[in-house]
Amino acid sequence: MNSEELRKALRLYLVMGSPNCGGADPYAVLEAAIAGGITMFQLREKGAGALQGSALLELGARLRSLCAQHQIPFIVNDDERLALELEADGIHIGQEDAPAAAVRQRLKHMIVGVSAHDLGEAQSALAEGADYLGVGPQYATRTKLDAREVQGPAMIARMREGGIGLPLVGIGGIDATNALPVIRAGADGVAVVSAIAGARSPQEAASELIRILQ
Ligand SMILES: Cc1ncc(COP(=O)(O)OP(=O)(O)O)c(N)n1
Ligand SMILES: Cc1nc(C(=O)O)sc1CCOP(=O)(O)O
Ligand SMILES: [Mg+2]
Repeated sequence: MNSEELRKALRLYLVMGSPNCGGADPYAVLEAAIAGGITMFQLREKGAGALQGSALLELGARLRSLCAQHQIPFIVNDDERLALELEADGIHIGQEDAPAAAVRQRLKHMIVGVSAHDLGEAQSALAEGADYLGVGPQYATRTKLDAREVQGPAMIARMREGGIGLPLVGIGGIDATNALPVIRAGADGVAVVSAIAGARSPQEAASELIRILQ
C-alpha cells in the first residue's frame, strides 16, 4: 500500500477489542462498523476481561478474515508475534512498546504505525521508518487509562507546521461532535474506540462519522 492509499485508509480507523464492545460480539460489532463505512481496523485487546492465548488467536483470525473479505487493512496493536500469526497488514506500537526502528526492521512487509505525542516523537518516528502516526489524546478519553495529557488538534497542526508529512490520524475521545477540528488541523483521519464499539448501533455511528469526514 502506498502512502496515498494509506492516507485514505486512515480516514475512519476503528480500534477495538472485546472489552470495548459492552458485552456485544466483537465480530458482529466489526461487521456492523464495516457496513457503516470504517476504512481501517486495529485489534487492541486490552483492559478488564481481555482475551489471551488461543481465545485471542481465534478471535483475531475471525476478525482478520472479515477485514480481508472487505479489503479493510487489519492492524494488530503492540504484539509482533500475534501480528505475524494473524498475517496482519500491520502493527501499531507506542512509545512504551518495542522501539520503532527494530519493529520496522523485523516487519519489513507490514504497515508500521507509531504513537507520537509531540513534534520530537513524530520526528523520531519518521526517522525510524514509521508509515503513519497516531496522535493523541485529542480529547479526554475513558478508554485508555494511561493516556497522556490531552493535546487537542493543535498538536497535529504543530506537527504539520514542523514539517511532518507522514499519514497521520488523531485518536482519543473523538466522536461525531468533535471529529472535524482534527481533520482541519491536518489529520488524514480519526481513530476511535468507544464512539463506534460502544455505540448502540455501531453501523449508524460509523456512517454518521464517515458522513462528517467526507
Ligand atoms: C491509531 C493509534 N494511535 C495510538 C494508539 C496508542 O498506542 P499506545 O500508545 O501504544 O497505547 P496502547 O494502545 O498500546 O494502549 C493506538 N493504539 N492506535
Ligand atoms: C488507544 C488510545 N490511544 C490514545 C492515545 O492518546 O494515544 S487514546 C486511546 C483510546 C481512544 O479511545 P476512545 O476513542 O474511546 O476515546
Ligand atoms: Mg501500545
